Amino acid sequence: MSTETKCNPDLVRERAKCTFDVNELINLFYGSEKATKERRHFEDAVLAVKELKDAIPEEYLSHKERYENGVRKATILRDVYRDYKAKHNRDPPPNQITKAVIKDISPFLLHNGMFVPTIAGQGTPEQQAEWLPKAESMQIIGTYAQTELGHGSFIRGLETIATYDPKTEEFVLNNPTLTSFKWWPGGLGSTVNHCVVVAQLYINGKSHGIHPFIAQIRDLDTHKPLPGVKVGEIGPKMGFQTANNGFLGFDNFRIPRKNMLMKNAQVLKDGTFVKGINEKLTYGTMVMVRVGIVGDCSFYAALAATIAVRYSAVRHQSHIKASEPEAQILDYLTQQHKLFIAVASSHVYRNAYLWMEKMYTNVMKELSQDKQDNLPELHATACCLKAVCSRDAGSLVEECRLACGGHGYMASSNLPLTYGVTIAAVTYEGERTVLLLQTARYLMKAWMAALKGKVLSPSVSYLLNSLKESKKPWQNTPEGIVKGFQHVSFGKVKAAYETIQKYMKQGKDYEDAWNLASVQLVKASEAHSRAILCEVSWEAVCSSSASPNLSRVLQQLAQLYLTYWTLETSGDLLLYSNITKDDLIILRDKYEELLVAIRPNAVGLVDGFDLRDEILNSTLGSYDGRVYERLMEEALKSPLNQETVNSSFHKYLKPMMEKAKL
Ligand SMILES: CCCCCCCCCCCCCCCCCCCCCCC/C=C/C(=O)SCCNC(=O)CCNC(=O)[C@H](O)C(C)(C)COP(=O)(O)OP(=O)(O)OC[C@H]1O[C@@H](n2cnc3c(N)ncnc32)[C@H](O)[C@@H]1OP(=O)(O)O
Ligand SMILES: Cc1cc2nc3c(=O)[nH]c(=O)nc-3n(C[C@H](O)[C@H](O)[C@H](O)COP(=O)(O)OP(=O)(O)OC[C@H]3O[C@@H](n4cnc5c(N)ncnc54)[C@H](O)[C@@H]3O)c2cc1C
Repeated sequence: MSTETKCNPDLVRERAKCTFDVNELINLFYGSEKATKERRHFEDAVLAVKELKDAIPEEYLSHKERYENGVRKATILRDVYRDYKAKHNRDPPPNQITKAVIKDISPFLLHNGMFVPTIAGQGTPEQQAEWLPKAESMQIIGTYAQTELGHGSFIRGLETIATYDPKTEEFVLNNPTLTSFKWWPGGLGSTVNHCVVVAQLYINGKSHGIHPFIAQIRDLDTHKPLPGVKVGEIGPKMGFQTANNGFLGFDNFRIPRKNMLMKNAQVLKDGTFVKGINEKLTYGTMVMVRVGIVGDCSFYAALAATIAVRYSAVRHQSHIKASEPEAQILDYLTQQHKLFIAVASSHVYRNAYLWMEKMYTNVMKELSQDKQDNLPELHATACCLKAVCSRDAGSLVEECRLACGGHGYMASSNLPLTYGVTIAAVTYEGERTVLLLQTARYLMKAWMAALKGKVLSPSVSYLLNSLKESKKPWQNTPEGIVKGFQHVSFGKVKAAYETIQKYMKQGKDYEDAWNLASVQLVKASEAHSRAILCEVSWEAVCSSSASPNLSRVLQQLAQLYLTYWTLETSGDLLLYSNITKDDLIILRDKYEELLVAIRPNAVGLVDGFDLRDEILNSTLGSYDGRVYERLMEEALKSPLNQETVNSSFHKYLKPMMEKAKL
């Protein structure tokens, strides 16, 4: 980090006010002092590579140049990872330094994030032995090609066909329609030479559902598409410009039988189909990534909050009191209301991620022992937390951007790009509504089990408790609020269930009744997620090993999250819990007190995310607060500022002005 001496004096004052040890927070957030050291050490190693620095901001590059620069940097970054592993005999620690290098999304994201994990999770030991060393060492580059032009959410409806030919022991891949073309996979456009293709398996004319296959699509030497492969890039998007998303179609393209990933289901040489123990295990990579996205949401909220809080400490505008100098905008309570929830939410998502990571690891261990009992709970929880955290994180980033006024609209603030990238997670890896409806299926089952008095899985056991105990008087404590959110979820689950029953009594079949109740079902899932987020984050704060000074501030943040959402969803609480109008007034006052209490620590709290200037990549958010200098420095990099008079003056403006004289 830069030294205090060069800092904007407002930030120096803010840091002097902080009531806790920022380093303690950093170590707690990232796990330990050792983890912080290792992460910083690795970040240093990456940032020391001169070739990774961009000469001009990426926004000035063409679409093609931007991609090529992305690939260039991704390959250098990959060498740094390899060298670290060779030297330390382990992978680099979790870090976000890719953001400092690629800025947008790496064309290798899908290789590392889904291609390799799918081989590891869906391949037999022999298949892993064949593909993993090549993929991990980047001898081959891959992606995860599932979504098609016509189908993304409903994957059973995918149209890519893999027909088994027992004579040659091969699968024949075909995309018979335009809508069957793969569309979206990252890296597919011009980067990868392999992919996991999710296709409908046909043997002797019989369909056996969707399965993953490995297909080599480009020649390893020339990089030309292999015969029978039509592949390309899908064009500019809201973000993800360097992710190199692509399309792909096959025309009678043959792959060997061993290229079907057969850890779950198998196709024997003679064409016998051997079903897996659970066909949904084929969806395993998506579950893992959904868990990871909750962690990503923590990062994006932290990044936007760091930029906006530091900027708000430096920015002065208007007066709170006419007799005083212009106020730091961070002193306006409305600004604190916009920003502190982003700081608090980042901690909530982080704790939820750690909690989900544990659940994921346990279930994976159980699955390796053929125990599947807890898979539905994992799937349901990953779906709803991914859905709710990504939408909330997107809104928080946008709120942080808006909170920076006009400068937040500048690309150089890095907030527009961050919004584009964050909001994408609402759609990818399972569209929000679709995933919330998956959780709703689970909640309806849990509800029916609760009605029968059966024991429920831990994450939904509150439904049974709420059913058994009559509603107790509302308590304005964090524990009371957590209970309140559980009552809301309970009430919404019950109401959605009863709505389905009502429609069925009117003669509708279950599917139609489900559709008619689906707005309520989605809201029930959201309420369930909120109850989990509140409970998990409050428990994490209460059981943390933080010193009293830090603990006090972390509790304030967690309470801010609870109170914010109580006030945001007060209508639901009034409907489904015993909260009263008076309680809400007390909580409104409490919320304002929390904003005021957190205010002196605001800068310390975002410093506690330990995001370097290179990761923030923002004129508004750097550690030293030299906002105006940086805005001007960046503006001067515009190609339009490299010449005094642009040629368009002579070509268009002057002729226009002269014509106007006639
Ligand atoms: C070494 C060990 C270390 C361990 C450490 C542990 C770490 C863990 C954490 C890991 C973090 C890692 C970080 C990774 C992050 C990296 C990020 C990089 C990648 C970023 C990617 C960005 C690019 C985007 C890529 C994509 O978008 S890929 C395409 C994604 N597509 C989708 O998500 C499609 C969405 N649709 C679906 O999933 C399905 O169609 C559906 C679930 C909506 C419906 O499926 P289907 O129709 O088949 O099912 P039904 O509705 O009929 O339901 C039937 C029953 O099946 C259950 N079900 C469904 N899915 C699953 C599942 N996945 N698992 C289990 N069960 C499932 C339903 O619940 C139904 O059950 P029921 O009948 O009992 O009700
Ligand atoms: C940036 C980005 C990167 C991506 N990367 C990849 C990748 O690498 N590999 C890959 O395979 N895919 C990738 N995808 C595709 C992504 O997984 C899909 O876009 C996503 O799963 C949503 O599917 P869809 O586009 O078909 O949306 P749709 O399902 O068409 O959704 C459109 C609307 O229909 C609604 N809807 C659909 N079904 C239902 C239902 N059953 N009930 C109620 N409402 C419904 C949705 O709620 C939504 O409002 C990527 C997408 C993006 C945006």
